[in-house]
Amino acid sequence: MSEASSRRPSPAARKGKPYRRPQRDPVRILAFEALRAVDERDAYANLVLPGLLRGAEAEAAKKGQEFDRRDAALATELVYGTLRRQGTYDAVIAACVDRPLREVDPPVLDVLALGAHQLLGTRIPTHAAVSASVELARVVLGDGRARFVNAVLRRIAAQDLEAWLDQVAPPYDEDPEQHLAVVHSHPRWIVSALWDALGGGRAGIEDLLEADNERPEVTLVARPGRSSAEELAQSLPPDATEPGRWSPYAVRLTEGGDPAAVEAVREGRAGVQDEGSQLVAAALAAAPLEGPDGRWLDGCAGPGGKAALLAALAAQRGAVLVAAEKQPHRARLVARALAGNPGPYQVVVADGTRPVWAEGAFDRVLVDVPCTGLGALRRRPEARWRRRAEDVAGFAPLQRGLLREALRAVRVGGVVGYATCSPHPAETRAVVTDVLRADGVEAEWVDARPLMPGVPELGEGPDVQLWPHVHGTDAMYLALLRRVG
Ligand SMILES: C[S@@+](CC[C@H](N)C(=O)[O-])C[C@H]1O[C@@H](n2cnc3c(N)ncnc32)[C@H](O)[C@@H]1O
Repeated sequence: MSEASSRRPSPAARKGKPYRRPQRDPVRILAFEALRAVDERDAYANLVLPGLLRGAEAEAAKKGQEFDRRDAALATELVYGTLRRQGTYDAVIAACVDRPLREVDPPVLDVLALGAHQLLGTRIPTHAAVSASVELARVVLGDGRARFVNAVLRRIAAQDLEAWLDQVAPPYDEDPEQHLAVVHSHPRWIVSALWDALGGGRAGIEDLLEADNERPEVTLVARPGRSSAEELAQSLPPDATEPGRWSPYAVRLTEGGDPAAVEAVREGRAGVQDEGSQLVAAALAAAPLEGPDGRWLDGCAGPGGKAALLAALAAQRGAVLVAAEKQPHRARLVARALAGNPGPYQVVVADGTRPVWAEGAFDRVLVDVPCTGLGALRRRPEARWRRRAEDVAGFAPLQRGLLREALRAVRVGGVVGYATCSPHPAETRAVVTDVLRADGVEAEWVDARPLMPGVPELGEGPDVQLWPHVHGTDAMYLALLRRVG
């Protein structure tokens, strides 16, 4: 089907069928605008959506109409679902057009992908999915290209997702990675890297890839000394929360909802934080230590989630937390996250690879280093399509530099936590073993597994790797090291 042929007037138009204005559906228009922002301006869906939703509400109110919670939920699901499943939908769309996808205009592709998601990834009835997409195309692309959209979507609607996957994905036995890439909508290099990190057979990697395609629960952290998980849960409707699976500070918002509406979150006594991140901060704080324990450092603190939990735990022991962050605007976020902490803390704008602090100045140090984020793909639906395999090597010198300086910053006998939200072996254990092997301060591994009590399947140690499909957390990695010389 070519776009050009679809520009010919339809027989009805030639006979003079009266023109009908396209129907403006604010939900689909909003979803389209979000996809364009992600595509054109490299926007993050989770940052761009709230503004668009507020705009749609205001627009509806001006017209005396309502853009309600259900509209917002549908728009959000259309955007997130389309972005997550983009790899699968692109393969299906490619089978329905007569040219390479790179030659189809990006706005047309966005409308097609939104339509494909409604047809193959939601319970929206076929006729409604097609007609809503065609009306959207009429509004945002014009009548000519709307006819092209109509023809392509009708082809897509001819089969269900399973039949399409049989057609467009290579058989597993012939090419397992490409099969999984198409079926579970991940770039092939990410399938390969995650599989290397996870090990095992087909079932595990399929579960992991599917977990990346699910909407993560919103989890709150009750900052110790300022609130507790029980108090937080009691402040919310009884059926809206579940206790954390692993962290004693966690409360899961089972109904979703807006965390900013929670009073304790507004007051900074609680925050939004994945349980994996809570476990990492708590494990560093719990690592056994002999001698003084009064000075803690978070060397990569922005935006401040782990720093806020560490500062609260430090306050309970009369310790001070120094939270360092290279980017001034992110340091401001750290300052906001720490405001109201009951104990002493300091936020500094500093480059952790060129420290402004003296060697051996701290008893505990966390470096939660910049990384590819392959462990948090659930949260950033567009991230998997933006990352490149080369990015892994790009982070390597910084990750090594930050760990090296963290080991210098801690006193002999003190503990360093090296964390990433990526399970990629080149960002996790390879960094630690390289730094330990190089000349510099001497350090030994501390077994991190007993410091996450009750959490199963943490690996063979001494480091730990969490997994979305096993633990319901981001795929956080933690290595604990004690400086010995
Ligand atoms: C993975 S994030 C840390 C997340 C944080 N620990 C939390 O839980 O909210 C890494 C942070 O390190 C910062 N960063 C990057 N290079 C740095 C450097 N050389 N020194 C200090 N911070 C750096 C980034 O700006 C980013 O805010």
